[in-house]
Amino acid sequence: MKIGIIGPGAIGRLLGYTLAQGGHDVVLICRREEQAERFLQTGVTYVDPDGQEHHAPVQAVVGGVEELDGVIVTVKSYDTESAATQIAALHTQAPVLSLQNGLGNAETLARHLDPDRIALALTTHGATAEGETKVWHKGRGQTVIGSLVPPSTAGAFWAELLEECGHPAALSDDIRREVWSKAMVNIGINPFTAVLGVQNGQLLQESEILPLMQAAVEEAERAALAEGVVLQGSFQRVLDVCKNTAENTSSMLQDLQKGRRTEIDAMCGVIVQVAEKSGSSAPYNFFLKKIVKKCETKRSKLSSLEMKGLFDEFLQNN
Ligand SMILES: NC(=O)C1=CN([C@@H]2O[C@H](COP(=O)(O)OP(=O)(O)OC[C@H]3O[C@@H](n4cnc5c(N)ncnc54)[C@H](OP(=O)(O)O)[C@@H]3O)[C@@H](O)[C@H]2O)C=CC1
Ligand SMILES: CC(C)(CO)C(=O)C(=O)O
Repeated sequence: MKIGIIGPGAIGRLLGYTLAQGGHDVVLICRREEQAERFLQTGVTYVDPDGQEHHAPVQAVVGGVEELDGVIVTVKSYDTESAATQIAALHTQAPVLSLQNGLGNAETLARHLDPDRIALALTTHGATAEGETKVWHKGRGQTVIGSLVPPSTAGAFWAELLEECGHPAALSDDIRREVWSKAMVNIGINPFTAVLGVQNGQLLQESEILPLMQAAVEEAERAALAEGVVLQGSFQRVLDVCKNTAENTSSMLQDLQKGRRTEIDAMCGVIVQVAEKSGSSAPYNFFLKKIVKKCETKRSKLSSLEMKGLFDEFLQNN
């Protein structure tokens, strides 16, 4: 099959390598000419979790490509709109898979594309991009896939394709719930690690911060409920993930360390919007969004006492 991947960063390269190894024609859809040229010259370089380097040839283009059998979206959540517009212009009705974190990606894609074509995936694999064409597969994990609108066959199409290529993917009949559930974990961990500049496990030692994490997650659970998604026990899952990924530098902290924009809008930002839409408010998530945005521009970190102090001040004045 001929599969296009829009967003050839860490996850796009990981999937590109996996599908190419499985015998498929992979077309990486880039937004920079120089990157497309590098992929054409060298293919994708994949470094496995044991540090062994492998190569796979790929095609690469900037802009349009004809006759695709499927399209995978692996851009950051703030680029989903531009990816969706590009896919809509491809004049194909092929299935589309979003493998992204955050809330709102599916809704953005569905504004431009037939929802029956869309499947969503979540993964706990860890990948880091290096240079223009290399990806380090840092940790093996699990992938779950489901159709945005069951009983469409989009989810099964992608789960079977990846499975055949040696990337096991469980099929979910309620992927929307999985997306919200993962967002709870991201909301409970990412902004706090980012602002404090600590690894995930360190949050368990931060007695000033743990109640704020809990309040933000419970507020987000209420927003999920307003959207018809019933979630329970999310904060306990946050604590479990902190323990199980204790040495991880969260993606949001990595983004800040590299001076890049974060995905805070697709996490706390969506919670604030959903709360407002349902006539309520989400002050904890509002504050987290505001403070992470500040860190994006100022590139500074806070101590837990400073963060707690700012939180208290904010809550008193709002
Ligand atoms: N990395 C990981 O381990 C995991 C990531 N995720 C999620 O997967 C998603 C992707 O993450 P990740 O791969 O790490 O991100 P990266 O930043 O490494 O990759 C995103 C890529 O998208 C490209 N891009 C953006 N807009 C377009 C466009 N319109 N056309 C073509 N390319 C475009 C960027 O190009 P440019 O280089 O020009 O900026 C960049 O190469 C995120 O939502 C993330 O949260 C989920 C689980 C694990
Ligand atoms: C689960 C967690 C918090 C692991 O680091 C993650 O998904 C991220 O860093 O974005």
